[in-house]
Amino acid sequence: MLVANNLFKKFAGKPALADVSFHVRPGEIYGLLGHNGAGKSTSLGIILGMVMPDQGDVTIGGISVLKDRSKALRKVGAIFESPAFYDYLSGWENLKILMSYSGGFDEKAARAVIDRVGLTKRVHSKVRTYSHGMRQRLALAQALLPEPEVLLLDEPTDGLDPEGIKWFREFILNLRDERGMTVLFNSHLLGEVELMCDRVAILREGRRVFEGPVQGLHDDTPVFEVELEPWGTACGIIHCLGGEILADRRIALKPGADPAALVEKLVGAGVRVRAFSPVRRSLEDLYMEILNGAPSPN
Ligand SMILES: Nc1ncnc2c1ncn2[C@@H]1O[C@H](COP(=O)(O)OP(=O)(O)OP(=O)(O)O)[C@@H](O)[C@H]1O
Repeated sequence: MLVANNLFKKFAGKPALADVSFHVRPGEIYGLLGHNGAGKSTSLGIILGMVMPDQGDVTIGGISVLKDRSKALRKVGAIFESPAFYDYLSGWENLKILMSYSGGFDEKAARAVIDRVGLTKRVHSKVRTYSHGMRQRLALAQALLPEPEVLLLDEPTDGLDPEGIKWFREFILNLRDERGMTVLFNSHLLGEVELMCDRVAILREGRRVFEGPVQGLHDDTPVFEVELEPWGTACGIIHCLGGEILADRRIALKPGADPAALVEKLVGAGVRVRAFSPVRRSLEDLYMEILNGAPSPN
């Protein structure tokens, strides 16, 4: 549905993106992750035709954003950076004005979308009286009004309270499940990304250092919390079998390795196995491992 191909971008001679590619499948929720300055917003800016890449291209539904921006973006709704509204007008008036820029205002469709985002009661209040969460819902209504197939969201839950974050997550999951919406978003809230995303890409210093399914990440490298004595003997055996010693008495086995075989070897070598339990690593653990473990790309 959305393909970013070999994107390069420099700002004042400094690379912001260097050969970044990723693809988002139809009906998928895809997360773009990375530390501050990794290149996430630059990528979204290029996808939206607001930032011109030095090299590379983005296609949406097979149409090139560089060659035919308006056609490519016809299927796209977006919340990019802090959405700007006229504070002295109501939410309703804002939507009317904003939609008139892009093909006209459909009152019935607007009412339906406002209802869906839960703004009906306050839609005629001035936007300056809105909380941050309500502004975000208005932005979502604006993004959804053109009935997009793809939704691009730049830090959508930034500044929302826990209730707002939960509402947002359920709303987006619902859009995917009921309407087959394709969603690409960037976020620093890894717990949320883990709950929402099918796949993620991790950017580091302008390069993609990881792309993969969120679920698959957990299964790739089995991690166990252990209590083994003597520890030195146990570490030697774990290393011999290609395992890795992590912090906090955790070990990682090679993908596909059989933990029972390791326990058998440990016991055979006289190691007392007091604890050996699988740990489900969070996306945050994996994110830190990938970013701390990846050699600097530059
Ligand atoms: N308009 C610009 N002019 C100059 N440099 C820019 C511009 N936009 C981005 N950059 C630089 O490009 C790099 C990537 O920035 P970008 O905003 O894409 O990162 P990000 O991953 O979105 O970061 P954050 O999580 O802080 O939003 C940074 O070094 C940033 O300073």
